[in-house]
Order: sequence, then structure tokens, then C-alpha cells
Amino acid sequence: MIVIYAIMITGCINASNLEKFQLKIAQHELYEDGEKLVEDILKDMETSPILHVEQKEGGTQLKLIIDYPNGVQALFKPMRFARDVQTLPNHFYFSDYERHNAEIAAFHLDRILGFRRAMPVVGRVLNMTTEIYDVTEGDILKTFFVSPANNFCFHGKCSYYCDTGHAICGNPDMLEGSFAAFLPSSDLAERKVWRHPWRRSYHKRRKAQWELQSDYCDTVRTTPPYDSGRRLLDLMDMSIFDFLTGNMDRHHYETFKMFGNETFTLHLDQGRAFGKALHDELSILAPLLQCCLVRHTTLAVLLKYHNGVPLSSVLRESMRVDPVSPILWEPHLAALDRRLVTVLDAIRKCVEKAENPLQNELNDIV
Ligand SMILES: Nc1ncnc2c1ncn2[C@@H]1O[C@H](COP(=O)(O)OP(=O)(O)OP(=O)(O)O)[C@@H](O)[C@H]1O
Ligand SMILES: [Mn+2]
Repeated sequence: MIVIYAIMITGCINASNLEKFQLKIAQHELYEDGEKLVEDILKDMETSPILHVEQKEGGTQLKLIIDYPNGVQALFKPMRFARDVQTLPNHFYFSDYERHNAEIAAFHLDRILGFRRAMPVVGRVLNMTTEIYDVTEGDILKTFFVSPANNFCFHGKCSYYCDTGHAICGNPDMLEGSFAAFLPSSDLAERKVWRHPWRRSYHKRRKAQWELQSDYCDTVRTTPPYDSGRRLLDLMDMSIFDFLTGNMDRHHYETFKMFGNETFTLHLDQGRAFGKALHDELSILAPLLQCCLVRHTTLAVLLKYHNGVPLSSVLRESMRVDPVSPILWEPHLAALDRRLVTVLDAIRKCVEKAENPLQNELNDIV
């Protein structure tokens, strides 16, 4: 990835699999198709001893930074609910709980769709006493307690759901969670955070500009960095990815600074995906619907799953090897195939519109 880092790693006999993986991150993808290191780092995160745990600063919901031997780290999101618990009907997208299994499923889906823009994520069950409580320190320790049902619980400190009423509880002291491979530190590979042009309002009564302005895409596509290169196409991919998973929480996205603008957008933070299996949130597709734009290779992948082995089957099979499988409630898998048809319908309408622009203008007038 960068020269100094390369020298550091090659000069070091015991480079971890994660360091090797980070070193291979390229301008257009996190890892190559079929990269063996992906399986290696998943295995490491699943089986390596946990040396230290601390709460991640910032962010709204509780996350832990896990330290393994050799400086390897992972980002842990805890399980809160069973797989079939849906987003509460009166919750907005911005007050939805994060789901650890959504992070696992999203990594697999991102890989299956050929994006390779999400860091590898694996499930694991922890002993809360020996693998969290005994290896952490500071304020978080004061938030541990035993619940009336005799389960070991903690809530940590954060701005959303870090209180006794929303504690994370083991069964009785075993806790499942997702472990995302850590991105290279910002000293080595600084990231740029971008405001997503189709960001939601994050307010219960306000609408965002894209919801009010019918020609919003014209504004975006004439504004750098969306006016040239791959960036707008990446946002179209992200919109399809998020529509398939039902993730309404794409407020920002990140890129690696060293690659400039002609690089891929990271698929980070899928914790609020897979919340509503029986509802398809069409507004997540707004970027694609408003711009009528899709990458040729993305369309080819979508058609492959539509015409061949269904996306749900390929995803189910991919996730089967995860230690906490099954990862998704079946209706979420069924939703994927249904939503794929919706995406293809939207693209078909765009093609028809492009083939007959005059007719369309007439339709608009009439
Ligand atoms: N795999 C990772 N390795 C290192 N850092 C990460 C990783 N994934 C995410 N981060 C960093 O941690 C931040 C918070 O992660 P994430 O977005 O998943 O949590 P969050 O609580 O949902 O945050 P927010 O409330 O801001 O959306 C991200 O913005 C990102 O910079
Ligand atoms: Mn988030």
C-alpha cells in the first residue's frame, strides 16, 4: 500500500495475516477476487486469544476494539437480539439498533457482488468474564452487572443505548458478536470522510434535498468528484448494495486519501442493515432512480444471479461456514431475490427512457 509500510512489513519476519492483507489493499478494491488472506484473517479473528478489549471512542452505539497477539485488531459489535427480531415499527432508521449479524452478512454479500469494498467480518462467541471483563479496564468495568435472569450484562458508555435498560447480556455469560478486520491505522493510510449526497435528514420531521428536488442528480453529477471518473458509479453500486440489505443509514462514506479521487468507496458500517425483511425501502434506491446510471459490470453480476443460481442461495452458502451460522433469518434471504428484481426493473425503465427520450418528454408534458 505504501512504501514505508512495505519496508516495515517485509523487514519483519512475523507479519500477521492482517498486516499482509492491509499491505495488499489496492486502488480499486480492498482485496483481489479469491484472495486467500481473507479466509486467513477470518480464522485468526475467530480463534486467536483475546488479549485486551476497550470501548471504541466516538460513534453512537457500543463497539469494542479487540486486541489479539502481534498487534492484530478487530472491531466488535455485540449481539442484542435474536435473528428474527425486526426494526421496531416506531423506530426511525436513525434510532434503530445495530445488528452484529448484519455486518457479517453484508461482508459476504459485498464479496459475492464482486465489490470487495467491505472489510472481512466473522462471528464468534465470547466468554464475557475471561474475554471481556478480565481484559479491559476503566469506566466500562463499572457498567457490568448480573441481571434478574442471572445473565452477565454490561452497557458501556456511548450516546445511544448505553444504559441499564439497553444492556448487552450474555447467556448466561457467553456473548455472540461480529468481528470486523481492522482497517490500516490512519498513520499508515489516512481516510477521507465524505458526506453522502443522498444522505437522509436524520430528523423526524425534516426532508433532505434529494427528497424535494426532482433533478437532484443533475446537481450531483456536475459537482466534483461526481462529475468525472468512478465516484458516481460507486455511489450507484452502494445504493444497490444498501437497497438489497435495507440499510438506510449511509450518512457518510470513506475513501483512502493516498489513492486520490479515482478510488473505490469503502463499504463501512452495515450495522443497521437487515432490519425489515418484509419491507423493501425503495427510497434507498434514490441515487439509481434519479441518475439512471449503473456500472456495466454491476448489471452483469445482478443479471447473473437473476438468471442463474439465486443470490439468496449463493449468500446462504457463503455464510454457512461462519462460526455463528445461520447468519440471517430466512425472510431476509428471500427479500434479497425480491429486491434484485426491483433493481433490475428500475434499470429496465431507465433503458426504455434512454431509448425513447422524446416519448418520455411527451409523457412528462401530458
Ligand atoms: N473495520 C474497521 N476498522 C477500523 N475502523 C473502523 C472499521 N469499521 C469502521 N471503523 C471506523 O469506526 C467508525 C465507527 O464505526 P461504525 O460506523 O461502524 O459505528 P457507528 O457507531 O455506527 O458510527 P456512527 O454512529 O458514526 O455511524 C467509522 O466511521 C470508521 O471510521
Ligand atoms: Mn452507524
